[in-house]
Amino acid sequence: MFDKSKWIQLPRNVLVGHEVLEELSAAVSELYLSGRPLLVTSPTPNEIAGDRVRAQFDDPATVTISEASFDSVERVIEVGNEVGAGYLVALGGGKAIDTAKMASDSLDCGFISVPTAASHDGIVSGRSSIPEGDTRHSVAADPPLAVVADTEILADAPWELTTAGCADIISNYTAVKDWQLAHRLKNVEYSEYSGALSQMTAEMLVGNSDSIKKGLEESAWVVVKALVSSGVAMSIAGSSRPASGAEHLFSHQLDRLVPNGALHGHQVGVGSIVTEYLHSGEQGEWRDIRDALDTMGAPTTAAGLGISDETVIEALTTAHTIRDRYTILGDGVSEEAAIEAATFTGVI
Ligand SMILES: NC(=O)c1ccc[n+]([C@@H]2O[C@H](COP(=O)([O-])OP(=O)(O)OC[C@H]3O[C@@H](n4cnc5c(N)ncnc54)[C@H](O)[C@@H]3O)[C@@H](O)[C@H]2O)c1
Ligand SMILES: O=P(O)(O)OC[C@@H](O)CO
Ligand SMILES: [Zn+2]
Repeated sequence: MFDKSKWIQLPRNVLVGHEVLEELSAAVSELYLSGRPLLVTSPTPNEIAGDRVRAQFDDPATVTISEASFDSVERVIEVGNEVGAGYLVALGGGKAIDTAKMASDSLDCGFISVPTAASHDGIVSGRSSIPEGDTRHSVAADPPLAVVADTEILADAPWELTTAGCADIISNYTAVKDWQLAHRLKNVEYSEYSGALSQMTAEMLVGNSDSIKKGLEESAWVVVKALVSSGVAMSIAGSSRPASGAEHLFSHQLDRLVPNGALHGHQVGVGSIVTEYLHSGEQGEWRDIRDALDTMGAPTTAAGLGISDETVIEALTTAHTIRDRYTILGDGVSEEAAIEAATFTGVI
């Protein structure tokens, strides 16, 4: 097996638009993929678009997973070997797509991402986060060979999934600040191209926040393009650094403290408000982040996440311990500083 850690791996084709789902088989043939397709999906996405996917292939197999876990990955590998899958088609949100991402590696085949929700950048990136023990952050994986993002389906998805995807992008703003800080203080390798692309993606979305409207296909198109851009930034960097800083450590810690709590994007969005305050203080741009999230209807407070103030403070003061990734949290934010930041920004 090659060491692909220095490769910049990107999807070959990204189809975004109204009813592009009908072009899925064309996208597959353009990739010279052969063999039997295995559709990896979860119950609701399968109801929504499973038949439209299966109708485009001669003899597709389907495996439905209900949770993102290594058991699900093993199940997909088992079925993939049983049916002799030539490639995987992941239809759904992050659960189905991450599971297919991991299984395709073991099956030594490629996968196509067909997101039914624009809920975070994992739907297009080369990162996969299947919970394993205490670990909640992503690991490197091959990105999809192609992404087929049907904006009609995405625009019909629950609005909270789209605002979660927006918040995941907006959080790139503080992620890049943490990456630059780690570069300055810890000599962490930094990519100007990747950092600039990620920061621009977040700033463009913040700048467009009032045009991101529920049910609008145009909005789904804008969000997907931003998620793709974030995935490209991570591929250039060869890590999730351009899109994951202290706000993500905070979210991963919340995932451990409150399993099945709020959506990933919503958690990192609230985290970004606080970490921007920790970076730049009262006059920082934490209000811009908060207002952009609020404009879209994404949570901006602990209450909005359905998580207690105490848990938010516990996550902020312990998040630095969960990953070897230097951020504004440094070697640990004091409880006093965490309470001050969360209170001043209205998060608690
Ligand atoms: N790879 C990464 O970088 C990354 C980043 C963040 C989260 N994740 C992982 O992704 C998962 C969370 O992603 P998610 O929130 O998309 O999860 P998900 O796939 O569970 O989707 C969320 C819910 O929305 C439903 N849904 C999806 N599309 C729909 C549609 N069009 N209409 C109605 N309902 C729809 C799903 O059935 C599910 O119940 C977790 O497993 C998390 O660990 C990965
Ligand atoms: O590596 P992590 O922290 O899981 O980040 C991946 C993705 O959530 C970035 O938006
Ligand atoms: Zn994220």
